[in-house]
Amino acid sequence: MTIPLLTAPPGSAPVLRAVDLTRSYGKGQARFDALKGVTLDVRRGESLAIVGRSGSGKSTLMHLLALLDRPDAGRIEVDGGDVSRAAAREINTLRNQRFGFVFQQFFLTAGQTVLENVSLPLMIAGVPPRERKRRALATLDLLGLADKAGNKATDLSGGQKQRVVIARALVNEPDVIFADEPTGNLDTVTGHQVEDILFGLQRDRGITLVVVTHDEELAERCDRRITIADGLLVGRADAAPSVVTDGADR
Ligand SMILES: Nc1ncnc2c1ncn2[C@@H]1O[C@H](COP(=O)(O)OP(=O)(O)OP(=O)(O)O)[C@@H](O)[C@H]1O
Repeated sequence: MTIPLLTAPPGSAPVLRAVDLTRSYGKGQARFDALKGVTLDVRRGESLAIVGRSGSGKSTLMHLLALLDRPDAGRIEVDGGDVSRAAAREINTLRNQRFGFVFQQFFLTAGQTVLENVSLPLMIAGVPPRERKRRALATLDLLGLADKAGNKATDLSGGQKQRVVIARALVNEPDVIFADEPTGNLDTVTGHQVEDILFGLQRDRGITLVVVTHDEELAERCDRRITIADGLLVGRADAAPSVVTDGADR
């Protein structure tokens, strides 16, 4: 299906652009300004770490970039196309076709099998059952989980669950994977395996990775990092040498 929102040919614009995003929660005296004007490009094929203290606004920013939430002001562009005023239906289609999600809490559906969980994005996209099964099994195979296809999603180890989540994120062949503390619930060894899978997907398939993390080692592995503090972008750095600018290009 063609997405009418995409106005620029792929490659000519950053895959994602955020311009002066603001987002507050609550009203009146209870209002909290979680993002106070963040401008940022996500380059096609890069891995970008979003770091900062707890409560600084990282997840809020990621949710806006991933079109899971709308900003109060500012805009998001996908491939140069402004999606700010797009209808919810268009946004849902765009998200389903272009983005995959890997969250710390897994968000697997407990009563369903591994295969059903991985098939979900394909079901949403309207892929017919037989094709759904074929693609879901192929993706599980890629992640070494083909033999677990019939298991209940809850009957797995933490590392296996996160691999199922990655399979679900991958099954629609997304351009961007958003990962929010993807290794937060895993032991160190399993966490490294999951990281290796994610960076392998970036390297081998050109998938853009946007990673929210407190894990310094994981952030170090990314091509670039941005730091959020009190709802503002305060620094950004490329992997090496580690030079931090003071929000100069905001
Ligand atoms: N639904 C909400 N209602 C009210 N306040 C919220 C809501 N969601 C987030 N906040 C507040 O907005 C601020 C930013 O939250 P956010 O989840 O983006 O932070 P974070 O940097 O991802 O934190 P953490 O690292 O702890 O996950 C926090 O102070 C948080 O309490």
